[in-house]
Amino acid sequence: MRQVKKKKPFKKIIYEPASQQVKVQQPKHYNAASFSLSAPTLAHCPLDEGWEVAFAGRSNAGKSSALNCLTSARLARTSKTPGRTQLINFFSLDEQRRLVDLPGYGYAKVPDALRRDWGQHLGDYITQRQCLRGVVIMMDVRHPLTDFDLQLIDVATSRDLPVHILLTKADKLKRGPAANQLQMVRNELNKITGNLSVQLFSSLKSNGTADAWDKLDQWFELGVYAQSNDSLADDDAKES
Ligand SMILES: Nc1nc2c(ncn2[C@@H]2O[C@H](COP(=O)(O)OP(=O)(O)OP(=O)(O)O)[C@@H](O)[C@H]2O)c(=O)[nH]1
Ligand SMILES: [Mg+2]
Repeated sequence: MRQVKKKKPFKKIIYEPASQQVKVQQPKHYNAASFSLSAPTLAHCPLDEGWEVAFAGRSNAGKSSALNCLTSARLARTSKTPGRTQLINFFSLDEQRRLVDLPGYGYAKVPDALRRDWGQHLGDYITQRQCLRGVVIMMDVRHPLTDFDLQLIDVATSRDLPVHILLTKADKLKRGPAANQLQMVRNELNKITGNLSVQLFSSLKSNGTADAWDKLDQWFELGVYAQSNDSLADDDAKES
């Protein structure tokens, strides 16, 4: 008897969701970022006017890479050697708004005196800078929430500054473990009082840029968050 050949089942093709296929277009204000100046201490920083968002985190966490990724430029120097960024670097988006690349903390091989100096400048900047609108803290997704990170969160939230965490180098983990790390950090943040948020991020793959831009837009009042009346001008008016 002739055997009936079984039909081969259709191979199921799973497509990535559209959001992951389409490259997110960069908002033009971040494209326009340009290097402004490097300051060794708070006293050397630009006038404390306008609005700033600072990028902070442990040495080698990927701060400079994230900044470059979000501005599509090679503005900040990146390096395999931890401790590369030793100055406070300012990048202007426009006349009033700046992104700030802070020196990394917690790098053991830096001489004690230098490390104390960095800690001091970083602390001075976060605690005293009036134009600071929010702090983006970069943490390697594989080793988040170190004591240094928690101290920084504490300093920022005690000034009522919002903190947004980028769990960097997310490309180093598979999707499941990365999601677990994200949930673990979320759970820990829920125990802390303050305006805190967290997301996965990869500079290498440009993943997470849309959410990060959205947060920056909120803090800078840009894009859909733009105020009809210019609140920067309002701030100036209040002071005078
Ligand atoms: N795989 C991967 N590597 C990354 C990513 N982001 C940064 N790196 C690498 O991590 C290393 C450190 O990156 P940087 O951006 O220089 O880190 P940093 O936090 O600015 O370091 P310091 O200025 O020394 O404090 C470099 O070798 C980067 O190429 C990422 O998203 N994925
Ligand atoms: Mg750096």
